[in-house]
Amino acid sequence: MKDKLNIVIVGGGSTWCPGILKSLTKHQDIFPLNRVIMFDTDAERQAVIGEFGKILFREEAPEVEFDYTTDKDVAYEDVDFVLCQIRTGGYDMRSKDEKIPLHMGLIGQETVGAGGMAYGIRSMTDMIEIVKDVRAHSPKAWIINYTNPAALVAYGLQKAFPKEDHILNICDQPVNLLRSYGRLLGRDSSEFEPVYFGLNHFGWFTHLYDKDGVDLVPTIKKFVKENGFKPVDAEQRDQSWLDTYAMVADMLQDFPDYLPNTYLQYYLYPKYKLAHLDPDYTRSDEVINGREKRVFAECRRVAEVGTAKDSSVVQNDAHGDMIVEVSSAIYRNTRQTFIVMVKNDGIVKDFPDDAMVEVAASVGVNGPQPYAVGEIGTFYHGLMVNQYSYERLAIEAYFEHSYEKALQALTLNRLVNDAKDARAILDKLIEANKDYWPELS
Ligand SMILES: NC(=O)c1ccc[n+]([C@@H]2O[C@H](COP(=O)([O-])OP(=O)(O)OC[C@H]3O[C@@H](n4cnc5c(N)ncnc54)[C@H](O)[C@@H]3O)[C@@H](O)[C@H]2O)c1
Ligand SMILES: O=P(O)(O)OC[C@H]1O[C@H](O[C@H]2[C@H](O)[C@@H](O)[C@@H](O)O[C@@H]2CO)[C@H](O)[C@@H](O)[C@@H]1O
Ligand SMILES: [Mn+2]
Repeated sequence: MKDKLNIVIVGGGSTWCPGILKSLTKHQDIFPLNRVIMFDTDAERQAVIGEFGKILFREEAPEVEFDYTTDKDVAYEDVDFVLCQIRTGGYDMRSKDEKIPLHMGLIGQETVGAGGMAYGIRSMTDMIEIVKDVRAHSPKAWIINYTNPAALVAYGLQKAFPKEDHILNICDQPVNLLRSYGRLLGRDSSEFEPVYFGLNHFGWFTHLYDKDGVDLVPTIKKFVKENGFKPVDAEQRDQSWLDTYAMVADMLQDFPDYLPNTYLQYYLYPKYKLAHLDPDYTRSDEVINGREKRVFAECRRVAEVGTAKDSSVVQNDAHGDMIVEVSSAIYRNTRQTFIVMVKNDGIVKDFPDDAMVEVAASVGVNGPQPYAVGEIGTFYHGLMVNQYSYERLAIEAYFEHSYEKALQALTLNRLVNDAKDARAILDKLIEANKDYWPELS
């Protein structure tokens, strides 16, 4: 590997991009940089973050070449790591993913339920194009992907590029949960060794060992049952995220085996969530009126005053830190443990080999080497088989342009379930996504 790396951030106009830029400047000791380029299809949106980036790099890492572009040939040439997080259709389409199902009395969300399927099918065409474009310029670059719904994207990319061994799909929710456990225990979460299994946004911590090999899960469970649960950055969170974390106490009350991923709230308590969600003001509205406004206003302010020294644009470092630390572990072959998505291939017993499971893995120069999970209980196995089957059918619907498979996928989805509801919502999603989905027949 080179002494200094060339990086491209795909989705340079993302609200999470400033956090990645900041993390890149701060981790140069473990991830040395020669060049950082941002790439986005929306020039105007990206320019705001790009101008912030210019100032940040001038102040924090002046030796690094920094720029932003909408030209693929410039972005992808001679690149070592591609850090990817795009949103096909933007927040307008996210809003539809949430509101169309809710108006029918069903849960829809960025990565969950019928909305999650709509977004997954939208993401696939762009993600496949990105991989092909990268490979045309940089055959060996590592592609580290955050793009959601990561479960569907990971499964779809594996089907589209079965020989690829340099794509790694990641999610920052497990690491945020680890940091949140660290906060409640008053301990440094970077010392924790997690044991985790599931699908993306659909998993559980079974153990969490400290440096002395003591499992902290029983203490965390007891604490959460008695005191509730808050995210590590509770003071900066919108109400919907505080409500989400609070549901972990309910999940532990009903299913005390393991510590659940927060997204399981939708699958386990759909009636409760439906009763507490407003179909006319959803998470996308919160983001549009909150994080998006704040990030873009702050980047514009930095550009105006000409310094990023006192900038508060990044409120939670976990997202930026994870993608940079995973990349560094590959570059330096550190074999640190991260929770990432990998092909099952026997990790979870009696589970399909081609499923993209989310588990703890040691990450080094050859990518993730997952730790075995083995047998899981009937309840968890049943939930996962159902979810995997939905994911697989949704992706097959995309590749085969199959209405029938899309209908099967939605009917299997725990948050739809009824075949007549599935057909009605599928027809609405087809109409709403006509500029993005392949024609299903
Ligand atoms: N895996 C995770 O845990 C995790 C965590 C946070 C965010 N995300 C994902 O990251 C993505 C970005 O989220 P956001 O809220 O910042 O969205 P955003 O809309 O603010 O940013 C997405 C950017 O991607 C750009 N884009 C769209 N299509 C593109 C393409 N084909 N090529 C290049 N750029 C393209 C858009 O123009 C936009 O600037 C989403 O998919 C989100 O779900 C994932
Ligand atoms: O609703 P959003 O856009 O705020 O977030 C959706 C994402 O939620 C998870 O990300 C967490 C993330 O784990 C954490 O780093 C932190 O900064 O907050 C995010 C939520 O605000 C989830 O893992 C992602 O997949 C979602 O896109
Ligand atoms: Mn995630």
